[in-house]
Amino acid sequence: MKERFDHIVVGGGSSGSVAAARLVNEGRRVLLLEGGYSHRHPLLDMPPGIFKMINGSKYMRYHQTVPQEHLDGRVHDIPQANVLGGGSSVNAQVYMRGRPSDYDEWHEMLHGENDYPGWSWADVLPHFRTMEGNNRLYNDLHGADGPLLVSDPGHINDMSRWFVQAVQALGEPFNPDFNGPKQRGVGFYQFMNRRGKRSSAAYAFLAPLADNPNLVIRLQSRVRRIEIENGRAVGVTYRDARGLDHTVYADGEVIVASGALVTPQLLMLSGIGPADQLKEHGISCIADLPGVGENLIDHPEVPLIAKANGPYGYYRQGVGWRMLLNGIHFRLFGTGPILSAGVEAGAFVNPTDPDAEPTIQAFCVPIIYLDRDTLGLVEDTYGLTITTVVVKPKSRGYVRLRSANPDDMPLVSPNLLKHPDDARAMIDGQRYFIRAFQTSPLAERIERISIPDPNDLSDEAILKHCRRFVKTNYHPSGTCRMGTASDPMAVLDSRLCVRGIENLRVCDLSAMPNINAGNTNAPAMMMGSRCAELITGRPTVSTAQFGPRLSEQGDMSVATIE
Ligand SMILES: Cc1cc2nc3c(=O)[nH]c(=O)nc-3n(C[C@H](O)[C@H](O)[C@H](O)COP(=O)(O)OP(=O)(O)OC[C@H]3O[C@@H](n4cnc5c(N)ncnc54)[C@H](O)[C@@H]3O)c2cc1C
Repeated sequence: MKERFDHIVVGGGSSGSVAAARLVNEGRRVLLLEGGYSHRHPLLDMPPGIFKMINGSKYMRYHQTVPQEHLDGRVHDIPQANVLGGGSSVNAQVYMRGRPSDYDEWHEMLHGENDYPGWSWADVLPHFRTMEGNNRLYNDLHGADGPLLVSDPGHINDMSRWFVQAVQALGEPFNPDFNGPKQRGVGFYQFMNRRGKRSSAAYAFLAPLADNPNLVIRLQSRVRRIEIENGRAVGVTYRDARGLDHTVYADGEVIVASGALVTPQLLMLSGIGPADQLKEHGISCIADLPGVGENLIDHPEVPLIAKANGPYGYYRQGVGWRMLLNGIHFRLFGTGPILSAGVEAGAFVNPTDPDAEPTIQAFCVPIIYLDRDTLGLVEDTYGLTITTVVVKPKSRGYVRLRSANPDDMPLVSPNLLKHPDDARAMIDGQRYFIRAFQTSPLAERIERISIPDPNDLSDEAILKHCRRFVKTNYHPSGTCRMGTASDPMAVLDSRLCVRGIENLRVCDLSAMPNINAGNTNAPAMMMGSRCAELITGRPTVSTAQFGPRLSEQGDMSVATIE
């Protein structure tokens, strides 16, 4: 007998989990298929765990870019989540929405034939606010009762404080709330956790539904194809952990939320995408949508690294006896470095026109952050990394099929910094934050700047450094973007529906017409919520629409996993 649900959600990440939870709270029976593993692991729960995973873990899938010609052929990794909760289970937990103009821009871009696309800041704010359980801020912009627990950093390293003071000395205002009325300034981020425990989409939105039989979650269930009959999505085929294939059916809509690198691949494998590319791989085309996989947008980040002149920062706090001590300290007092995701402070600045909207976001990481690019080049010792990120990049890349085999990762080309305006903004951002290292009270703690070479800060030298070290800020987006009916590259309409196919929506970051200025997890959750709102037709007015809130101390299991 055919197994049927009201809805099938493909991908239990930040957006998919929220969409599923809201639909279940509206009485729908939902199957959530997640390709990755359970989110229940101590390393995922605690904030610094990300550093143990970023370079190799089963909870991540590591996409590799195709050689990037404009970066002298460099190949870099783009890690993506492989776990229930998606990015929200593995990310650095920084809580950021971007700025109102990001969403007003979408609303404008989507006008066309639509009277009211419904993506302005006024439209999306209720989603952010009702979801949010902030423990400091409560006002027109912030909610205090929502299931997503948002808090100030549980621990602040002195390096982070000196960074915040140095940037103030450079003329930037202290900003107590980057999600407040103004984005500009320097300050401490807020995080999606509470008392050292991650508030992922799995914990915040799925766990409270543990006893609700309308939510069925299957892990290690990787969807290989969307089943389409007579132009209508009717179900999906997935492969389980034993390697067996199953086809399941939806009476209502199928919602794809596999992330911006996999969602376009899945559409193409199902016959939705550029006809010529599908033909090349022997896939018959059901809907010729040339925009599928195009318009890949990501935030480029480039590190600045300095060696400290004393034992400052988090160097070696996560290994050996210090790790043990930190663990005991946390158990006994509930405080200490274990409460830090390794980044506490940051800034949004416009180096060339301070009063205009910020062009650069900075993260202050109180260690010398060594990855595949910097390992062996920079001394492994006490120090500080500042990464600069272009918040509104103009570069665009693509995701294409490597083959017609769903087990193959897609070809990914993000083209970071390819657009000259992005390169210009990054050079200005790097030069600005080099000055932070040279400004009191940070300057007194710095022995020397390791990269880039502080003795040659010409545009050419900084650009060379940027090309050598640029990598993803982990925010791939835009690969199945919404657009107007007259836009040939639009994949979705402004209601997140796939053009030319009935019963099929996409609600992850692929749908973004342009990237928001800042981190992308809260926006992904907003999109999942907006998707459920569009399906049910029930406006977002109350925290209760996200279901019961999990006790902050309680059991955080997800019981309905099969
Ligand atoms: C290392 C890292 C650090 C980050 N730090 C931050 C941060 O501090 N703050 C912030 O706001 N954002 C951060 N982000 C970004 C943010 O987490 C993501 O943008 C967000 O989670 C994207 O949500 P999504 O729903 O679009 O995709 P995802 O959350 O990635 O969800 C996609 C889900 O689909 C699953 N899946 C994939 N293919 C299939 C398939 N074929 N079948 C079934 N399931 C499938 C995946 O396993 C995953 O669970 C970070 C991301 C990473 C990776």
